[in-house]
Amino acid sequence: MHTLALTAKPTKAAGLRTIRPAQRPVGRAAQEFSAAWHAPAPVRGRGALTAATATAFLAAAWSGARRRQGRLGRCQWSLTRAATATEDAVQHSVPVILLSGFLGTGKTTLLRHWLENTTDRVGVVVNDVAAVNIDSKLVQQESYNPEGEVNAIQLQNGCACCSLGDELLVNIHDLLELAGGDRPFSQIVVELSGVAEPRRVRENFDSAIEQGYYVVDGVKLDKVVTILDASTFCEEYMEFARIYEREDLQDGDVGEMAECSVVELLVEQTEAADIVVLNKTDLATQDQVEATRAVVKAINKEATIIETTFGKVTLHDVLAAAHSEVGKHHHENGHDEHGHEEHAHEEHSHEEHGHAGHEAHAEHGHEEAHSHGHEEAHSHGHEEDHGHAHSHSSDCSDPECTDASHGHSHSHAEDCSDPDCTDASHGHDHGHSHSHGTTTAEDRFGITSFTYTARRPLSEARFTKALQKWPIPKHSDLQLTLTDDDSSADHPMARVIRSKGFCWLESQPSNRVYWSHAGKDMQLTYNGFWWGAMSEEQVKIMQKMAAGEYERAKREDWDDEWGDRRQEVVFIGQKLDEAAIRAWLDECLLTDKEMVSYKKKQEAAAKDSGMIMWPSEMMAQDVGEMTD
Ligand SMILES: Nc1nc2c(ncn2[C@@H]2O[C@H](COP(=O)(O)OP(=O)(O)OP(=O)(O)O)[C@@H](O)[C@H]2O)c(=O)[nH]1
Repeated sequence: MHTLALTAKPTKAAGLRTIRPAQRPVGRAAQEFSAAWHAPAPVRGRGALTAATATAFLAAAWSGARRRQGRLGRCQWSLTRAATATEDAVQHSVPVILLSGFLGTGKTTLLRHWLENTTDRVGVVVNDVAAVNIDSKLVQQESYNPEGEVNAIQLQNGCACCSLGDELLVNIHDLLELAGGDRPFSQIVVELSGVAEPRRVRENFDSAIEQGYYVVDGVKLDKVVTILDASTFCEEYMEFARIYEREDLQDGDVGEMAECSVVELLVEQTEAADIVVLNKTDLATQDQVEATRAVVKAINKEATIIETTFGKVTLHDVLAAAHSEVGKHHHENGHDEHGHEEHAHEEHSHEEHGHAGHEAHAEHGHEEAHSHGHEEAHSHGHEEDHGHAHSHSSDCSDPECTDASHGHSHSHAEDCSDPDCTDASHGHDHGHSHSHGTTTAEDRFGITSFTYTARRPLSEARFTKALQKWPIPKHSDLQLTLTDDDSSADHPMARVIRSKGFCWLESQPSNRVYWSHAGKDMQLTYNGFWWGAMSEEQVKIMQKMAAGEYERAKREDWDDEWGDRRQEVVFIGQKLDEAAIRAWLDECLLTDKEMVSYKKKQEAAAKDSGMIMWPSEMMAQDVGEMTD
């Protein structure tokens, strides 16, 4: 008999329900991660950059990055429709917060913390690099929405462009239209993919507002929050320093963009930030934290810096910190800047914050804080209602250009003009094709992704052995023995920057396991139950907590034999050896012979127990209440 453990209550505060761009309800779930995130002891000695040396080479390095940036054709667009929005309307619009940060720095962790610790209604747009939007599934799983309000939307197709073009704006517009409920959003948070460039997104936003493009009616871009991994940031900069020290790479076309691409993205994401969250301070030495602060200051003097572990700072505190900095800017510099509104958050924080104080900057250089250049811009033709199309391209400089072949097509169903239509078959799905040339993560940064899927469990013995050969620290809540005895530097996972997804382990037939690896750290944690492992009665009970999520799983993740039990892990990295990674995991799957006995065991267990046990008293009480 297999006993399942739900160790956390569903989150009610978030009140989140997620929809797809196609406007079909996707549902929500009530399960939270069943185990507290495992916080390993600080790792010392990684990243040799010190605060004293950081600033000196950065100034030079950053100018090198700017030179390269100038050489790159970038995706930019503007809109030709006559302005209709007044400044007044913009001021009363819902503030949009862009949450940026490199792969695996902790964006989803921070977002989940924000949602769990607010009673405000926060809208969410989730984007992810890979075709499978794992982040969105995580956000949905921890959401709970008794009122049936739509609070979240996910960008489809794993769009990894630098700016997301118009797709993001259209999705925010859709979210506002479909939101329902009586309460307006206090903010809309957009979790950008790890390779997105917030400056480009900001430029698109500003451009759309300036032009009075209807999709930005009712919203305004408020803040860019960039989250950095304090334990690896400096190490990435050391890579940059090595390139900088090579004179042959300074002039002319470097050509090896992929070699310094991670740094370039980090710089761009840091520069665009109003607030920088230094996360993972538990994994960083004091020197690393100080050096990271020095680097951030060198890149972006104006940003407010907040330190956290596991993103434990509320959205309210983040915004308050930025606003107090803005007050300081006003006072010291006499600037009338940004036009921030105060946000009313009476009850915002439900737990202690594990973060240090907010950085107050003595120097406030306002030069080149956020450039909103509209060079390279060109036009987009927009028809009202559902029939409009946009196009743009990185290298098109014709302001009158409406040539769809220049890169980005974005089409709405032509045959539906009902603004209240929720029929997905009417094609509200914002199908788009990207041929941005230098603007995709793959072309610009050499970063690609693929999703490993399988419908068999992983053998615990072989999986454990395989993990041992992967030379990075690994942590597990599953009582697996994970030592690094046999590790090899040529491991196919060495080029993987980020991997994440859901695993099905032989030894955990009913528990969904979440695999999360970012840079130099890997964790396996419990992530609730597989729907496919529940009895009918249990499914009914769980559906009351997570209405819609079961239907979503049936629609998207289902297999006739095993339900939603599966391997679904996204791998993101530079110059990935996909075949080798697939082979590495295939080796761990149960063989045909092993599957026969596994099936027998599962059938016997199902007969034996009949129903999954609810081991926690707290959960038993919750389930009891729901069945009354
Ligand atoms: N030790 C430690 N781990 C953390 C911290 N914050 C997040 N993590 C872990 O880092 C991993 C990545 O976190 P996510 O929140 O998924 O990162 P992300 O930026 O959303 O990742 P992508 O969307 O894939 O770019 C997860 O395993 C988290 O549990 C932290 O402060 N300390």
